[in-house]
Amino acid sequence: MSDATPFGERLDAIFAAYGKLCVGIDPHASLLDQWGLPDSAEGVREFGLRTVDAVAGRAGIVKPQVAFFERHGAAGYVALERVLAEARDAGLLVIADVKRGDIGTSVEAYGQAWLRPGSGLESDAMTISAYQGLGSIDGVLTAADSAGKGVFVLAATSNPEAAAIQRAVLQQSSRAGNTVAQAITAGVIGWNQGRADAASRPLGSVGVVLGATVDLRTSGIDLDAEPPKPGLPVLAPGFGHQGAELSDLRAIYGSLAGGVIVSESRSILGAGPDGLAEAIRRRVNEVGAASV
Ligand SMILES: O=c1ccn([C@@H]2O[C@H](COP(=O)(O)O)[C@@H](O)[C@H]2O)c(=O)[nH]1
Repeated sequence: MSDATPFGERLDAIFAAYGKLCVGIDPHASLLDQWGLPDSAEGVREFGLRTVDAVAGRAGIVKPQVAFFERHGAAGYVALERVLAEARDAGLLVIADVKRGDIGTSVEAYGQAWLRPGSGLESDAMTISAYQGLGSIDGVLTAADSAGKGVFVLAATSNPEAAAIQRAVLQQSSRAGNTVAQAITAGVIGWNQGRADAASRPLGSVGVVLGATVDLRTSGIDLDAEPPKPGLPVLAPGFGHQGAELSDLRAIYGSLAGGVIVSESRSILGAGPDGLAEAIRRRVNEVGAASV
């Protein structure tokens, strides 16, 4: 499958081949120490490469947390470029967790950094924030779609302090009365449905971040409606270290469960370095049993 194939189709193929586990690449200082690696650019590069090696052939998706590479400045970015390239060469789908957002022209430049084919930081998808309005991300969504790339828009994030803002109710716009999280989710579903060949796509190329620790109904997300067509990719952090249980996956996500990508970092990386491959193998099976 070529890189220009829509991201949603590539994600669907990965789901079929490897299931729905995404392994986060988060080289926390404590994990580097546990793995016997220095807290330096070399350390995060080695951590990332060993993780890629353990994931390849066992699971299909990785999510490097860019903050942990950025801690090491320019050398950290060089390390990250190497990890991204090795992951993509190994056939893994790479979601860069960068959470960028700004006025439209600037967010488009972020899109060029992370999603433009040939860029040093090229990834398959990136996370972005629509805090400056859904219109501010239009340009990056269009550019991503033409390059076969994906975008995940923060909607209801897994951290408890997010609810006060993300459950706030809109006063203006065509979505007045919706919560922020609901309006973003509806906007993304609508964007996917507006693509020319939307009806024939299994999954849209734009998804949302809906944390597994969140009561999504209280956030205004409709979990009882028919699943959208194309399906909505849902990047779901919050399982594992943050406390959400895989056995609750269907209850947490309701009719959106089919598009859920279970993203875990510390709960898996903590088994490394020696037990990492086995931890991934085991979690892939557990996610498979819990998913729809
Ligand atoms: O709502 C969100 C969005 C992103 N994250 C990121 O996911 C991982 C979670 O790591 P764990 O070790 O599995 O808790 C981390 O990189 C976060 O920045 C999130 O947690 N919640």
